[in-house]
Formats: sequence, C-alpha cells, structure tokens
Amino acid sequence: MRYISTRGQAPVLTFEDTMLTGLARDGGLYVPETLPRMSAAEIAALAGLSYEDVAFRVMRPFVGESFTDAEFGDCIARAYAGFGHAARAPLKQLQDNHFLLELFHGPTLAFKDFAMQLIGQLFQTALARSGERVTIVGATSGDTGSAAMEAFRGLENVDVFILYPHGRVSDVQRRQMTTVSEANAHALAIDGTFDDAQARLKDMFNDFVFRDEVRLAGVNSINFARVLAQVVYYFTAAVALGAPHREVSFCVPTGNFGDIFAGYLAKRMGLPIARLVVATNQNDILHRALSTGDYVTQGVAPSISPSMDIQVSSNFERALFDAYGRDGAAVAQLMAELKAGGFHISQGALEALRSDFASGRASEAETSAMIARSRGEMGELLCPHSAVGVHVAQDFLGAVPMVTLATAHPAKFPDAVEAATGIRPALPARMADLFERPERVSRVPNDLTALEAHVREALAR
Ligand SMILES: Cc1ncc(COP(=O)(O)O)c(C=O)c1O
Ligand SMILES: N[C@@H](CCOP(=O)(O)O)C(=O)O
Repeated sequence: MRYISTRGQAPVLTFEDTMLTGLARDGGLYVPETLPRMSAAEIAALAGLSYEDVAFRVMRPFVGESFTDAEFGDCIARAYAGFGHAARAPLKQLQDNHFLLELFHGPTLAFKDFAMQLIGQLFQTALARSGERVTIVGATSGDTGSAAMEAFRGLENVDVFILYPHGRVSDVQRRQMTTVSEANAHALAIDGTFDDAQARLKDMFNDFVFRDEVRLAGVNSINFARVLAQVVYYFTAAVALGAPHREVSFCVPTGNFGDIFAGYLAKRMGLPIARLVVATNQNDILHRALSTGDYVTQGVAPSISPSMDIQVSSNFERALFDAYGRDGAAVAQLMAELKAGGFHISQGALEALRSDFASGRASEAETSAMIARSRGEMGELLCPHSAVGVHVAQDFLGAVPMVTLATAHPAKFPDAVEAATGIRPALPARMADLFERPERVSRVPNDLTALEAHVREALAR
C-alpha cells in the first residue's frame, strides 16, 4: 500500500512513514494511492464480530507491510481495552429510523479516542523498533488535544506539544490538557483561534529546518492513520443496521472534515452509504461551500460547540483532491487561493462533491433547542456538537436509516447543556477530581518563531 500527497509533489510513502511524517513535504495531505475495496460478502461477514475484529479486517489492507498481523492486532486490542462500553461504539435508537452512534466512551470522552488510542500504540510499536524519538505537535479546538495527551503521556520516545486557542475551549477540555502531569506533555495556550493554531502547525511542518531538527510528527487528522481509524465505526454501525443488504446514511457534526471524510472512505471501500450529511454550527463554511460552490473564510464566531469553531477545514483538501480527479496541481492552486481568503469550486468538482455530501447548519438557538428537545422527547442528553448533528439530520430523515454521530460526552460541555436543560451532566467518577488537579500551561503568541523557540527550549530541558 502506497500513499501519495494531495498536491502531487511529495515522496510516495508506506503506511508507517505516512503515519510518522504527518504533513506531506509539499504542504499536502497523504491519501492512499488506491483504495482497498470490501465485497458485499466481506462486509456481511463483519456482522456479529467484536469492534476489535471489525477494526482489524477494515484497516488491515491499508497497513501493508508496515506492521505484522500480530503487531497490528495487539495494537488494536490495547487501544480499545480501556473504553467504558463493551461495544466501544454503541448504537441507540433516537427516533423512527434515526439512530445515535455514541463515540464518547473512550478515556477522554470524545470520538478522537478511537483514533488517538490506536495511533498511540502504533507510534510506540514503530518507535520501539527504530529507536527513534519524535516531537508531536498538535493543534486543537479542544478534543484532539486531550485525546493526544492521554494517548502519548509518559511514552518514552515522544514529546507532545498541544496548541489550543486561549479562552476558546471548555473548562473541562482545557483541564484535560493542562492537568496532565507527565513531563513529556506540554499544553500551549495560543493567542488566536483554532485556525491560527492549525496554520502555525502547518507552518512548522513547512519549515524543514525545524521539522527535521525536532523530528516533527503530527497527530491531527493531517495524519492519515487518524482518519483511517475513524472508518471502522461507520462499518460497525452500518452492518448493525443491515449493511450490505440495506443502505444507511450518516449525519456528522463537522469542523475539520476528518470524521466525515472517514465516512466517505468507507463508502468508497464498498459500504452502501446513501448520504453523508455535513452538519455545521454557525461557523458554516462547509455548508456554504457545498451550497454555493464558494469556499470563502469569514471570522470565526465562538459557539457553544467550540470544537467545531473552524473555518479552514483541513481534510476538505482530501475531498477536493478526488473531486478534481486527483489533480495535485489544481489542489495546490486552490490552497494558494485559500491563503488569500477563498476559492471557487469548479462546477464539475462541485457536482462530484454533491454526489457524496449533503449539508446543513444549526444556529446557536437551534443547537440549544435540540439539546432541550432531545432530552425531553428522546430521553437523550446530547453534547452541543451532537445536537448540531441531530438538528441537521431532521431534514434528511426518511426510508433509509440515518445514523447521527454523537461525538462527545455532554459532561465536556456542562454550561451549554445546563443552560438548555437545567441539568448539569457529571463527569465519570475517574475524572471527578479534574477541577482539583493543578494546571500546567504556557501562554504563547500566535507567532511561528516564538512557538518554535518554545518547543526547542522545552526539548532542551
Ligand atoms: C466533539 C466534536 N465534534 C465534532 C468535531 C468535528 O470533527 P471533524 O473535525 O473531524 O470534522 C470535533 C472536532 O474535531 C469535535 O471535537
Ligand atoms: N475539533 C478538533 C479540531 C482538530 O481536528 P483534527 O481531527 O484535525 O485533529 C479538536 O477537537 O481539536
């Protein structure tokens, strides 16, 4: 299995090198050169298997020679052993033909744990073999950072630095990052938005001197292995609802486009997915782009679903790459235009995107109203991100079963949930002392030189 860049100018890599490399050296994102397909019989055979067994069968063809069957199986087993639900990603009925896929039973209570716990194991296995040491730098709007800290805390061959937008994550999210006591984990509060943090991260990757000096690695969905691990739960959910004999649709609360891109991969692999619905909050660039063809950034307005407060949606580049017939030069041109504020999607590419993706948005009021309604009518306490998904899904319910992804636990966003329902959701017992633990965080300017200096100094200590 070989991986190529969406901008067409970077070396072709194996799975392991793709995972350890992060951003391609031409600024693009790695994708598989060809996608493995699963036949209807192979999909049918997933019924009744454990989450771990499905994960092995779905992901194995992407891994190639990078890990042996035994190594890969062990990594999967260790990754999901700590989840708080035997099914790992349980499915619940919400409404007639509408289901909720609960992705918040991992150690940090968000869907990020599915991929981060696995790549933590894969990094450890690969680095133990090579004896190499890497510096992971990640950008987060709240959940990727806590999941990364949890997965990489205390690991011998890794230092992990997480940039989050100061004042723009929930208190629980912040404390999940700033209370990690292990010396290899560093929380950095940046003056700016998540888009600024992600842009500085990409700048670090594009500074080859720094990149090579610290052996930079990434665990955002820049890293294809992150997206791959998220493909698995589309299979478990669809098979539970009758795939491959029956079509299923998914509605996905979306920001950086990683999770829904995983659904797109599942569809391309042969899973019968009728609709992939992009659900955005008021920061609705993706909904606007799919509706009008204009992908134009506006300022980010802080919302009650802060993890989706994103304008520059990294993985949309992967979808554009396919929509433009895998023309790396065309994608590089669009990304250059994005730096100046935006681009227009050609008619052909827009039609290609619309053949896979539908979209909708939820305002702040609609999100709050759905948190209240789902509690009252459906008996489900939703986090605001999941509520965005459930709200948008209402316009797409019909004969095909709809699965909305519940991407985080409501207790990560207690203020928004309490404001909507009067109920303050409690953290699980193992996190009960989160607000008593001491915090450790560095405030850093939104400036590449300052950030690189900070990382270098911390590594030298
Ligand atoms: C709780 C939650 N929901 C939804 C999203 C959006 O997912 P993606 O960025 O993969 O589109 C995020 C951030 O990634 C998140 O943390
Ligand atoms: N919402 C995310 C943003 C980063 O997304 P990623 O999937 O690229 O890591 C977060 O919680 O940090």
